Amino acid sequence: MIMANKKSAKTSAKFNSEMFADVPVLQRKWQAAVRPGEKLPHYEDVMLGSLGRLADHIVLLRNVDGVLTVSHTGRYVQTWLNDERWDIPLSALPPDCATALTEAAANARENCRPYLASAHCVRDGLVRTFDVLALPTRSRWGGILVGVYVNERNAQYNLLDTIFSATDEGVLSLAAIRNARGEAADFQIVHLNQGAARLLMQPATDLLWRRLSAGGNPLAAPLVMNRLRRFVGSGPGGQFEIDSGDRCLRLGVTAFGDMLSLTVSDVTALKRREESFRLLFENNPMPMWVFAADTMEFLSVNDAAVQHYGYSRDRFLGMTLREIWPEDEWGVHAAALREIGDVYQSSRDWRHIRADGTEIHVLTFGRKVTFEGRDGYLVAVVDITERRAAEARIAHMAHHDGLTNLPNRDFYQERLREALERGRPSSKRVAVMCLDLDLFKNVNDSFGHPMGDRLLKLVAERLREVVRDDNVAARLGGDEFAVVLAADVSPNEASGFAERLIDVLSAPYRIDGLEVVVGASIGIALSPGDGTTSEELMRNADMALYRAKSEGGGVHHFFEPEMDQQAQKRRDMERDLRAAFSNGEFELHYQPLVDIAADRISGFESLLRWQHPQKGMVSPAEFIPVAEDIGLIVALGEWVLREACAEAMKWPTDVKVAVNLSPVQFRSRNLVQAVISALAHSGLPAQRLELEITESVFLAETEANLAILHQLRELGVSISMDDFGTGYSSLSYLRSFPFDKIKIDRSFVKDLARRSDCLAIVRAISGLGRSLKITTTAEGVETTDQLDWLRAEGCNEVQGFLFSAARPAGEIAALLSGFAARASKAA
Ligand SMILES: Nc1nc2c(ncn2[C@@H]2O[C@@H]3COP(=O)(O)O[C@H]4[C@@H](O)[C@H](n5cnc6c(=O)[nH]c(N)nc65)O[C@@H]4COP(=O)(O)O[C@H]3[C@H]2O)c(=O)[nH]1
Repeated sequence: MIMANKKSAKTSAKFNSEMFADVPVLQRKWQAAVRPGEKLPHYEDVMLGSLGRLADHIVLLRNVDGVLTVSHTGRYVQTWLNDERWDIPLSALPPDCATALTEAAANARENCRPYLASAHCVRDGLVRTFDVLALPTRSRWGGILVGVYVNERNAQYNLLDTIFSATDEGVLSLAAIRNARGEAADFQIVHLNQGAARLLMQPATDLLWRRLSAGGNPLAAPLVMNRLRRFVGSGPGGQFEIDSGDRCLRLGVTAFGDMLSLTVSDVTALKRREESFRLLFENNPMPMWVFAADTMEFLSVNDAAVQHYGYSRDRFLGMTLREIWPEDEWGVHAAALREIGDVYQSSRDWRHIRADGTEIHVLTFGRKVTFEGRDGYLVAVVDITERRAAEARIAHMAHHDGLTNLPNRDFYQERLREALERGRPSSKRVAVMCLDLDLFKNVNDSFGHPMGDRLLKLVAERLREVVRDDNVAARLGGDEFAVVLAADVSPNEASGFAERLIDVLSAPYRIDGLEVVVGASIGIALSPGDGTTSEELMRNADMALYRAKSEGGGVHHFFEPEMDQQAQKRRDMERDLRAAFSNGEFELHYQPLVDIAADRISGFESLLRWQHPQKGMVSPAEFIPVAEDIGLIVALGEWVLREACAEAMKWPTDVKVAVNLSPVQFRSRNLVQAVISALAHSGLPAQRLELEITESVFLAETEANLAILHQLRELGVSISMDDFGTGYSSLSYLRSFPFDKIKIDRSFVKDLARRSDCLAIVRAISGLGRSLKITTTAEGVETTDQLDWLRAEGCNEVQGFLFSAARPAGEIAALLSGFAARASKAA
């Protein structure tokens, strides 16, 4: 009790100030007793005779067979030890005394010096501290005797008061006051600490020994009194709270008969925190829960979790975490839980199962909490299912072709690289197939792009059906597809697969009630023989495809090293062609066109010549297709037009010039402008210019090309159909455009005399020309025989080595005058 405590503290302080000087006196006495040349004084010199009242405070210890033994105790010491016995070992004494005695005696003996230790003893709830001064001495019989002086040093203090005053919590004891009926009617405060006075907001002096019913503090409220009354005699106790709105006190009650021991703590901040936590938890739009750390049971779930997961709250609270984990993730989930620590943040996505069985992808954030007295974790869940799905869609789009949903070129190369990587250690062969649809362009041009797109989708479907497992089918672009056969394939197997693929893809497609037929060509490269990298294999398969296409399509071809050489040759030619144009290595030669009836040169066809610095003359049949492929033909064609027109200006005005046009020039959309500018620059009348086109101009973008032809015709230039009879449907072209001239291909002229079918064709074309009023020119006339036949069939014009091969511009004047002279001589 506070009052009692103060009194005892005063008394102890007086007693101790008197006694405290004994220690230095004894130390001096010991020192004085040490005889010169000796380490320890004689027992008799220190302990006998002059100790006086201090003798009551001495305990004498001696060593008996290695055990420190009490051989004599003074009266004070006997009270301290609560033991009057002599000749007992130290270990038989109360431990708090024995420990201090042992420590002091051992040190004194070891150092041969007095040693001062302290002993803290608790007696009747009071903590008392004693000086324990050990004085080592020499016994007359040779051994060491240790005289230990014991005396209380400090103020005593009450242990419970010390503990209670050190806590912020309030501690108080109430004694029940019973009424006449024996009921606990009121309480008297019989003990309290400062914490209780502070929390009850009344001075301790106003509370101690007062009745609660006197009022003035929160415990006096009738409701609180009632609850306290119920604890009296009703068992061990309990806990309740007093919330006055601005303050909340938590009361812990323990009942001992008519006594109540109360702990009071201010839990206002805690309650407010709990409230805001509850608010944050309950109303959070993010699914949240608390689960038990030991059993993984859900201890609490918020509304968002109930809604999001679809389990009712009751069901949720009867479940454990494991039930929302997919079985195949139990291991990783459980391992993550073991590592969870105080704060947890997902380092990966987790899958959770909802009540309807659907899976969601989530990130979880957790924190260790104590929830209703249990260790647990508060977890917040972020559902990222949509985000992951969107990411997956974007990744899919980045890797797949939008039209057919087949892997695209990048993804194909990635998969091919993986297949090569997998196969490398065991030298497995991987087949790379480049596939191109035959006649796809026709479908696109004839039926339009939407139809072409639908066809490509159907092709992709068939590819997917045939190309399975680890194999990959991809669309590289346009009508180009590619396949990887990843299993160790032999050339025979690859060949068989390619044949099957061609068969499957060549079967008719039904689109909008139409039956569409396309074929497929395949080029194959096999690792490691045809290459070890994806780039090498794809390049080589592409070369093999080129060969398959050039053989007419519908077939597959394996890569052969010689193709590589051809490709190299082709690359060389492309490079040389580009250089040739800027180096001025091209020139035009001119071949006369002879009017049969008038027996005169009616014009010249300009034919391009390339004088290669190393290879000499290169045939236009060889380099023009390459110039077309690399787009050089557009600039080259414009140059030819300008050059030919300028040259023709030097000729007699009734001599025309014919210029060949490539279908690629039509695509450039600049053709009409190029013709206008060539005519304008040279000053050549449009009527003296003939433009020769082949049927291929009508194979693509027919409408646009026809429009260009009409524009050219409107300029006044004439249009000739070259190589007539070698294409597909020549007659329909004649109907679609009013040509000025048809040039009969030299293949028909060549065998005119020997093959009746050639004669029939020449006859038919000449007849056609006559009736359509179109000039007919026969190409490649080499003999007078051929000339006679052509004249007889009514052909208007001829051209060929019989008259002259194509000659350089400088020789034209001579050609013209030579022909005129010959003609007049013949006449
Ligand atoms: N065996 C034989 N051949 C004869 C005879 N008379 C003429 N030739 C050849 O027949 C080809 C006629 O030209 P083309 O059919 O327009 O065929 C031309 C033409 O399609 C193309 N070409 C030539 N110059 C140009 C040009 O400036 N532009 C375009 N786009 N193509 C051109 O190159 C093709 C080949 O030209 P060349 O090699 O000069 O071959 C020329 C010519 O030299 C003959 O009696 N017997």
